[in-house]
Amino acid sequence: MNELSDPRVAQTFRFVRRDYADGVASLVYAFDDGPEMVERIVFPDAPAFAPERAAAFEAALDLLHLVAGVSYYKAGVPSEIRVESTQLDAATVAFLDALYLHGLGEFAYHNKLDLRGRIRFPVSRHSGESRSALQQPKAGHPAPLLDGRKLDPGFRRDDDLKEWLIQPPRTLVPIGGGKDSLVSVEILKRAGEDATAVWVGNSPLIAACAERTGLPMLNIRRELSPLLFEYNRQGAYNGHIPVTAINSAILAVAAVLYGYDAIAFSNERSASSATLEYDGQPVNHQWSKSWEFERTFHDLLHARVAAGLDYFSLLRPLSELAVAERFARTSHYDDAFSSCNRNFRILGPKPADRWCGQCPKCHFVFLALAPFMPKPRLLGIFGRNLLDDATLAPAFDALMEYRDHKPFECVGEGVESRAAMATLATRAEWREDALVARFADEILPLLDRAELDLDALIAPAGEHRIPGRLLRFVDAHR
Ligand SMILES: CC(=O)N[C@H]1[C@@H](OP(=O)(O)OP(=O)(O)OC[C@H]2O[C@@H](n3ccc(=O)[nH]c3=O)[C@H](O)[C@@H]2O)O[C@H](CO)[C@@H](O)[C@@H]1O[C@H](C)C(=O)N[C@@H](C)C(=O)N[C@@H](CCC(=O)O)C(=O)O
Ligand SMILES: Nc1ncnc2c1ncn2[C@@H]1O[C@H](COP(=O)(O)OP(=O)(O)OP(=O)(O)O)[C@@H](O)[C@H]1O
Repeated sequence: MNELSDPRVAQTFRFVRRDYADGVASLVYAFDDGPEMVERIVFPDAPAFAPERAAAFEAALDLLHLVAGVSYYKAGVPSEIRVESTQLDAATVAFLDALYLHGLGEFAYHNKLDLRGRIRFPVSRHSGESRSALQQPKAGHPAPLLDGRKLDPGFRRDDDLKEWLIQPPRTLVPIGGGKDSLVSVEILKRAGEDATAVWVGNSPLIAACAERTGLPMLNIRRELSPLLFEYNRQGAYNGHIPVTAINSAILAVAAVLYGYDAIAFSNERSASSATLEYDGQPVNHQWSKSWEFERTFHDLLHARVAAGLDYFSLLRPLSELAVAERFARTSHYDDAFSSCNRNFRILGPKPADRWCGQCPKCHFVFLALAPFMPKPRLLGIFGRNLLDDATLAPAFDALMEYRDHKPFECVGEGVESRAAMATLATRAEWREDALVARFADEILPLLDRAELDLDALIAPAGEHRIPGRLLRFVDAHR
């Protein structure tokens, strides 16, 4: 391939257009007048949707185009963002500004970039608003709140809703291959919900988990633009992106297309905690799994796509430890699941075993499950005892936020790791293992014992958007 111009010197990132035909959505972007980068999302056996869903579908497709652009924008982070494909009102702009700023927080930290004030989506002139509307909400609009701002009722899409809502509710449950979504699946099954296991991408591991659920399945394919990988090879900016936001927007399109009216993610309470603070800003690896994202995306879907298209996380009131405790209640998925993200690479090597045993996610999940399942079962899942490997001391220290910050991974809060370790230190089967013994000698004496109460940490708490019909199944005891 010829040398491409460096996106890091581009002036403008352009949302060129988005199309949909025969089950394939094409999302087109470019830097300045450079080559078009086209991402394709393939919806299998896509039905021809009813005319009353057309407006909702177009709105969902616009939102997907805007959200998925974050993968491409990050390659250059130009100072101007131009949206040629649709009109933007102030509330959508506020959502996108926040998504790109916080969702690229870890990326900015690693690349030593300050994106504050740089990410400015343009408010379209036709909306009659300006960016000043972001600071000064219009009074008197009884629409849902979005991050402190009111939505313009002119954009609401609840007119056609009653036409296409299906009773009883049909729910998409996204599957990630790890424990969290499988806990949600079991909750939905107990509740008798009409649910479909859905996943994005071509991971055989996720496919195996989806099959194990016994639910109907839907696999949506995603093809990133090969030009992005070429830009990466030639030294473009690269780093973490808010992938849950992209999956959420893909599933919103799928829900409208296939006639579902709820999307039940599996993001836990702990995902809202920052990984670290830098230059006065919280940086959260899991920002698009946070409550802030869930709330604003939910409100935007209601206002712009369809007022009855529900988006929520079934596990929002639960800590990581609470999810682990629920996962341990059944061994149904033990030989299928993995939370190790190295399995889910598009490019690059995958681990020989489902659990690489070397990454923070493997370490954290081992520690989080240990208090809740018999030791032989856990060692059977991982094929080894990670808590008896003294070379892993720095890795577990970081999980406990002892002399280090939490790793940039989907792991629980430091207090959860400390509490899990403190619990193991009281158990005969664990307390002689190298890292548990070291914890008891060196770290435990420094801790406030009151914060280590496992029961308190697994009690549901905090805000959520779980529908009433499902709530009691989330909270249910064994
Ligand atoms: C699997 C994984 O963890 N990948 C991260 C890794 O990417 P890597 O280069 O090792 O391999 P690939 O995943 O094959 O990606 C190749 C390049 O493609 C770009 N890219 C990929 C997907 C996408 O949606 N957009 C993209 O731009 C990217 O430039 C890659 O270089 O390191 C990357 C850099 O830090 C990460 O961006 C890759 O993360 C994936 C997007 C990913 O799916 N990660 C999830 C496992 C993940 O991190 N989930 C978080 C949730 C975060 C959230 O807020 O939603 C979590 O579970 O905590
Ligand atoms: N490829 C995917 N397609 C659809 N949804 C996904 C995909 N990957 C992750 N998700 C969803 O995103 C959310 C966050 O993913 P996460 O990796 O935390 O969950 P998980 O894989 O279920 O569990 P674990 O935390 O043990 O890895 C979950 O709701 C998960 O189902």
